[in-house]
Amino acid sequence: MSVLGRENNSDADESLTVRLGSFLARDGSDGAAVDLDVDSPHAAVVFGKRGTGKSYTLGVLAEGLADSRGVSPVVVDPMGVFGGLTAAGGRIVEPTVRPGSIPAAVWPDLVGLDPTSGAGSLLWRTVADAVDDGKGRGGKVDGDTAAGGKPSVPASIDSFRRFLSEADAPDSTRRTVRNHLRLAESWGIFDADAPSVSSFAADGTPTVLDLAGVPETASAGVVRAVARGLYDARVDGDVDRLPWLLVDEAHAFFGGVADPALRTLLTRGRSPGVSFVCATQRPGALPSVAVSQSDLLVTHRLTAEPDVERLAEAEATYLAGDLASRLPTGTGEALVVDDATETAHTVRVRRRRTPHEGGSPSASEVTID
Ligand SMILES: Nc1ncnc2c1ncn2[C@@H]1O[C@H](COP(=O)(O)OP(=O)(O)OP(=O)(O)O)[C@@H](O)[C@H]1O
Repeated sequence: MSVLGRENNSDADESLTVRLGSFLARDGSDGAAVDLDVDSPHAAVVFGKRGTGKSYTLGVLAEGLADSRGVSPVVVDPMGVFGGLTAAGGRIVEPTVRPGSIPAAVWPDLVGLDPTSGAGSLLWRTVADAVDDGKGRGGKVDGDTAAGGKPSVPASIDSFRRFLSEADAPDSTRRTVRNHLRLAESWGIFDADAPSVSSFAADGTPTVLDLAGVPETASAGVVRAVARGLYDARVDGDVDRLPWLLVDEAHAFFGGVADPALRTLLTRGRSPGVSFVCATQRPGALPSVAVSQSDLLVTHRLTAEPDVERLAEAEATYLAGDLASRLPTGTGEALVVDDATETAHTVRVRRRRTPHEGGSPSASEVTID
């Protein structure tokens, strides 16, 4: 058995590795088993064009993490395809976040207001005042109790409305803000009493954040709150386990309100112990930092030019030849580039032991009575 993601391959403790699959020989036969290290934190990317197996591979990783010691997998599931993880003890959550876990400065962008406009800056001020008021009365943004043990009074959309009605602003500006708050409320993701993000990492049970049907901007708000919340929880010493954030369709979350939190995980997440895995069929739509900061790259087949170009950025001095020419073509086959061992291998990803709910619908599979 080989372990990728760590320099020293000897005395591998199986509770601290995840079985990825097996080496794939040139003649298509399976070689030795390949595991990934989950003892240390990692940043990884999983690439592949549609249908090549990247969500499946993310599921393999989540299953393995569910069986590993000292870690907590959290899966961002925009398409609702990770429900099968309940068979590995996973919990499926329709995520809610505390309104105060999104910084006041981000609220205008979140609801589609220009932060420099009258309405945008009024919303910014309103949220800042409501959150400050909550803290003054014992509220803590993402914890359960405030310092001193006072019960928390987390900010709510209602408290934003209260501060809005007292703000010194023209009625028309106030009305615009009120309409945008109503939009945010309609997403159904905000709840002043939402469980703290650190609760997702309290045990080893995989948490699947089911975002199917949630609008993209709202999903980005959730991803921001969760990414930042897991990072802060480790920095503040609120969780013992090492969280692993696995994000499917990750291209959808860069460039929007989740972007700064995801970049923080990529560049600084490993130091407090947060691992981050981005899966996407559009590597070209990820920022370069996603590839340059990743120490593990798992790539299924890619063909589009911008995606293959992003791959070229991962070409390290220890790799001979270009990566694109080494990509395997079969479903579930991947090239794994590992910084720790400075190697690249072709791997056949193992079968899942829990059901995979992705894949394209096919008319030929319909049973007709
Ligand atoms: N390692 C594997 N072993 C066996 N079958 C696999 C493996 N990986 C993928 N498959 C098969 O290929 C199908 C497509 O995989 P998957 O849903 O992961 O594609 P995808 O690359 O995530 O595509 P999409 O972009 O549409 O989500 C799966 O439903 C499964 O049947």
